[in-house]
Amino acid sequence: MSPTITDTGASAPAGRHEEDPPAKAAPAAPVPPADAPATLGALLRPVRGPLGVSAALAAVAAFAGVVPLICLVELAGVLLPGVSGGAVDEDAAWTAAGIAAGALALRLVLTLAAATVSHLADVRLGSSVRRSVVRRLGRVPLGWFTERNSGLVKKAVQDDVGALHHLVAHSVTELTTAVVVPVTILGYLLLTDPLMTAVTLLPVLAGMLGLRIATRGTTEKMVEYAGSLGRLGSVTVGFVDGITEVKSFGTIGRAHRSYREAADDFDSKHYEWMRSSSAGATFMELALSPMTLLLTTTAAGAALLNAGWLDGPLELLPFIVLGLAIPAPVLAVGFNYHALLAARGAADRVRQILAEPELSSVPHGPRLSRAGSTIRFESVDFSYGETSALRGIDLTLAPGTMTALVGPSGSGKSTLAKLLARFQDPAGGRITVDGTDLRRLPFADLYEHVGFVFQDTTPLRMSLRDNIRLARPDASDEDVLRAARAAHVAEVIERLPKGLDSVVGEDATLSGGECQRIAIARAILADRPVLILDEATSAVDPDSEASIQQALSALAADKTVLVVAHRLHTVRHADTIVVLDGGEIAASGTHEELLRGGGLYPALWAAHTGEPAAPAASEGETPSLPDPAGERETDHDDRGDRREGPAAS
Ligand SMILES: Nc1ncnc2c1ncn2[C@@H]1O[C@H](COP(=O)(O)OP(=O)(O)OP(=O)(O)O)[C@@H](O)[C@H]1O
Repeated sequence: MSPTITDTGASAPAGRHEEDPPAKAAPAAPVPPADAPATLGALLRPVRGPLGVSAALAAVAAFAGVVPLICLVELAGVLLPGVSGGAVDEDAAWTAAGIAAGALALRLVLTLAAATVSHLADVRLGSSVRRSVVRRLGRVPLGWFTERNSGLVKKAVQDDVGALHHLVAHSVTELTTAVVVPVTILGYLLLTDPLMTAVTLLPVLAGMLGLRIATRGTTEKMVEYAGSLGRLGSVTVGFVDGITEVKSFGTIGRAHRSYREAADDFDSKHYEWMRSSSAGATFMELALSPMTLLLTTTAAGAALLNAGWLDGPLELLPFIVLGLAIPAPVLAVGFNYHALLAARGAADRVRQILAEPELSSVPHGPRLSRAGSTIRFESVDFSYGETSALRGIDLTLAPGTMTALVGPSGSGKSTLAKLLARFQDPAGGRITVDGTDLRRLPFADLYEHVGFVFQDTTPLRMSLRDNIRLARPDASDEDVLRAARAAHVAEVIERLPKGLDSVVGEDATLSGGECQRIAIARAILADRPVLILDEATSAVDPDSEASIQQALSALAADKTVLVVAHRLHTVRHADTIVVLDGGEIAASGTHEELLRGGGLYPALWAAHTGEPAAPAASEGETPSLPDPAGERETDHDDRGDRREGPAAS
């Protein structure tokens, strides 16, 4: 990958940051990698040599496979005069038999060698492509994954790479055999009798016409079929992911509709594909069947014998014996044509992934201080395709403060937080950490500096210990357990027979809240100077939430914290509350200032609490991360009951 921004910060002393002048901060759009294979040939380049060797071996093997049949014909010519009373040339007979046996053995050895070489090439290509795909997926914007579900990613990484198998391991040898066998046979037959050769060729030509009909327009149909298969896979994953909702509402609602539509679409595309090729395929099979070939050669041969064109029935033998050997390799290509097309389609999709634009990065950047950092959003714009999500965001997050993002659903809160974690880059403007554009920081440095806990968090399939110390692999068990205790997940770990060694998904099945607490423990242990919390305790029960918020408050004390808040009470004491509306900052200030200021925030607060807003009498309180326990008490004291409404999101 070639960085698009030059590294100019290597000489900056640690802890000091030269401000990037805004002029230098031209947005670096994700760039398509220069090494992406542009064609199928380029994708196969790493195994071009072995494939050439395999094709050469297959060609000699195919030729050697025809030789025994020619020997059989020659042997008949030597032996049959003996039957009719003439002297048998035993030497010639033994020579023919010997050559046939030798050719047969050679064919076996070379076929095995060709298959071995092509399969080794397949293994090599599969592993190199898989590595390239995984490397590329490691560099595409994190937002790429949120736009695709795991079904599509799995299809790309596993199924499509697997589908290359036929292309590499079988197609080259099959196609070589399908050319060499007929050409060798026809060459020999032409030397024997051109007219009978033409007759023998008729069913073969008819078979190839059938193949042409069977494959006409198949490429488009195949592409449609593969697309509908991909959609069905992705809808199925979504269906399974949301099985609870489907089961609860599916029978009375339309939960199954998208699945049914995808399944129907798949059925119809599959049917179309099969229908368009079945007539031609049947015709091909019929034309190339042994019965058709036998009938054609014997009927035409009999007519030519009667007409005196052939001297005797023995002259028919080469056409019957060798003619019957022509269809098999041609039919093999016909039968496997779909697999070949599927492999080509998969190769195209793999190429597309390898050409996915990746976020630009630099190998070295200015060293960031571990002390609190100032984050600035400067005129930041961002769109998802045509959908504008953020416009003209100017925002400063000061060290040691907590900034909360609130606003109606779809107002851009999560998008703004994810830009700071570089899930995507802004389309306009820039985000700086202590004056350095995020795009001028190596990814490793950025994630050393910025930690996050998002709403949907899934622990990795590894031990709980490794899950928690993901960012600090050398952390001791004592440190891991301290973080686990602070995140109120230690008792869950201690209950498990294998404790910290429990592998998620095998020894431990965690609830949503437990997963969230593992993520919080990880963030506590990672101890990053900048912390993004996207409703980090949404799946935690109220009692744990109170204690975890206390832990997070302690953690956040000297950090720069950005909190996405869907429940307003959790951020009431934030230093600054930023109200987003339709992708723009509608207002910002403390809770009290915003309540006094009128507009959207009091309305959100009123909807959240169920009561008309009034400025809270907590001016002068030390800002800290929310303390829901305290909040609840206050809320109960102030208003009696609290309604946990969906007001803010
Ligand atoms: N992956 C995506 N592709 C297309 N549009 C998106 C995507 N993610 C978000 N959006 C759109 O961008 C806008 C901002 O979404 P975002 O999730 O940032 O809002 P939010 O305030 O966090 O919403 P919520 O409170 O419901 O989580 C919305 O209009 C949303 O529909």
